[in-house]
Amino acid sequence: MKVVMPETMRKMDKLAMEDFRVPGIVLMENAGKAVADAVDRAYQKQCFTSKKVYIFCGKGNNGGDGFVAARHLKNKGFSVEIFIPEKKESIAGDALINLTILEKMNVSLNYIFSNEQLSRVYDLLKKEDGNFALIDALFGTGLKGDIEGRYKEVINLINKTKGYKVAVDIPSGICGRTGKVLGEAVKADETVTMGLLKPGLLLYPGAVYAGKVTVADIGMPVDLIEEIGPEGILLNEDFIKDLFIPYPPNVHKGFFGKVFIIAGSKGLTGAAALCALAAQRSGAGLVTLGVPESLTAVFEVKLTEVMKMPLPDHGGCISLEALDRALEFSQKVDVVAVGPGLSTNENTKKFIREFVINCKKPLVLDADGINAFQKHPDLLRGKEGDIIITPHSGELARLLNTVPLEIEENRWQKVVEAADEFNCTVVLKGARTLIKSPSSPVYINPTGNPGMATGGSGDVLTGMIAAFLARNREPLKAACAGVYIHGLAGDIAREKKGEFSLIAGDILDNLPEAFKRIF
Ligand SMILES: NC(=O)C1=CN([C@@H]2O[C@H](COP(=O)(O)OP(=O)(O)OC[C@H]3O[C@@H](n4cnc5c(N)ncnc54)[C@H](O)[C@@H]3O)[C@@H](O)[C@H]2O)[C@H](O)CC1
Ligand SMILES: [K+]
Repeated sequence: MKVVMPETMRKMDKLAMEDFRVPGIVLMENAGKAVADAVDRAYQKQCFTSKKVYIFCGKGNNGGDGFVAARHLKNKGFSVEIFIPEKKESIAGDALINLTILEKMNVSLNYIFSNEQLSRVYDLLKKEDGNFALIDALFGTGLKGDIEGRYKEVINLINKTKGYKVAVDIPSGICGRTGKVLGEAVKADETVTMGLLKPGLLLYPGAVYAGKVTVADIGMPVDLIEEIGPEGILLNEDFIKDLFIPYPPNVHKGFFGKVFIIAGSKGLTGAAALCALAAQRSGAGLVTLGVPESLTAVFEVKLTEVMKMPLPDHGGCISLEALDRALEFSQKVDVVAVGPGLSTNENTKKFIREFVINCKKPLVLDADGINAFQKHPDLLRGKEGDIIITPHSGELARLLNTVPLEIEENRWQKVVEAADEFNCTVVLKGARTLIKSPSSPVYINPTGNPGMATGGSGDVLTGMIAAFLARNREPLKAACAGVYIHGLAGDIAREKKGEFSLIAGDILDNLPEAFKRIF
C-alpha cells in the first residue's frame, strides 16, 4: 500500500483539480462523506449509542471535510453540533460553501474564542459522559509549526473529554511527515485519511494518536495514484508472498542457497546459535557457522543441523588470523552474515573490517558487524557489492556519528540518509522497522510487538534475512521478507505466550507457523 508525504498528497489534490478537472469541492464531498460513514459505522458497532456528534472544525479544508461530514450525519439522523475556534470571516472557498449549507440547515455552529466559552463546551461534553462521537477536523496536511495558544487549549479539551473520537485525515497536531507531536495533538480512536496513507500515521508516536486507520477513496483519478512515485510502501502479506518463487518438487539444497554466518564469542554463543537456526528455519539449503575455534565444542552440542567452521581466536573472540580461512570459505557460499555476538574486541573488529572489505559475496551486517565500522564509516561507504545492514537506532547513531534520540525522532529521514550515504540496503530496527535501499521508497513493516524488544531478537532477524538473500539474491526483497515474517512470528509467539515473557527463542520456534500462515 502506497504511503505519501503530506506535500505529495497536496500535490496530487492539485493535479486532480487542475489536470483532471475534478472540482475541489467534489474531493471534499467524498472526504466528508467517508468520515460520516466511519462515524455511522462506529455507532452501528455501539462505540457510542446516543446519535450525538460534536465536530471541531478549523478554518482550512480539513474543517471543510468536517462541515461535509456534519451534513451527512444530520441526514442520517444524528444530532450535530459544531465548534469553530475561528472567526467566520477567516473561512473561505469550498469550506465556506459547505459552512453556508449548514447555516441553511440550522446546524448549531459555535465560534469559540474565550476561555469561558471553552469551559462551557467542556462542561457540556462532560455531561454526556462520553456517550457521543467527536470529530477532529481542526488541522490536516496544512498544519505548519507547533500548535499554540487557543488551538492548544481546544486540543487539550478534546483529549480531556471522553467520547469516540474520529480524526479527519490526520490527528490535529501530528506531523504527517514524521509522526511527531507538534506542541499538542488529538488522541483519536480512529483516523479516516484521504486518498493515501501518510508516514505520520504509521510512525510512532503518531500511530498511537491515530488509532485505527482507514484510507478513504475521495475520487482521486486512478491514473494519478498509479503514476505517483510514493515515498513509502506499507508492507503486507501479498507483497511478501510475491517475493518467493515456486520451486520444483525435485529441488536440491543448492537451489535454496548456502549461508555462511560469522558470529559468536565467549559468553555470546547464544546469539550465533539463534542466528544460524533462524537461517536454517527460513529455508536456507546449507548453513555454516564460523565460530571461535576454542568454543567449537559448545556449538557441536548446541546445533545439530548447522555445520561449524572453527576460526582462530584469542580468548574466545575471533581474531585477525582467521581472515584467510574465512575469506576462502566465503567463496563457496551465496551469502555471508557477519555480526551476532562477535564482541567489540579490537582484534575482532579488525578482522571484521578486513573480511567485509575483501569479501566478494553479498553481505548481511548486524550488531558488532556494524559497530566495527563506527570509526571507519568511509570503509563501508567505499565497499562495492550488495550489503544489507540491520542497525537499531543506537548502532545507526554510532555509524552516523550522532545520538540515538536523533535517530529515533527522525527514523524516516535517517533511514533515507543511511541508505544514500552507505549505498546499501538499510534495515532500521525498532517499533515500525523501516527498510530502504538507495533507489527504493521506504518500506514500513506493520508486524511485530513490544515483546520482541528482547535480547537475541535481532540475531534471529539476521539469520532470516541471510537465508532469504541466499534464495532470491535481491537485498531489498530479502530484507522486507525477513522483517515482515520475523514480526509475524513474534506476533504468533505473543498470541501463545503473551508479550511479557516473550524471548527470542519463541520467535524462532514460531517461524514454521508464520511461514504456514503466509503460504
Ligand atoms: N482539495 C483539497 O486540497 C482537499 C483537501 N482535503 C482536506 O484538506 C486538508 C488540507 O487543507 P488545508 O486547507 O490545506 O489545510 P488545513 O485544513 O490542514 O489547515 C490549514 C489552516 O490552518 C492554518 N494553520 C496551519 N498551521 C497552523 C498552526 N500551527 N496554528 C494555527 N493555524 C495554523 C493555516 O494557515 C490554514 O489556514 C487535508 O488534510 C484534507 O483533510 C480534502 O480531503 C479534499 C481534498
Ligand atoms: K484532523
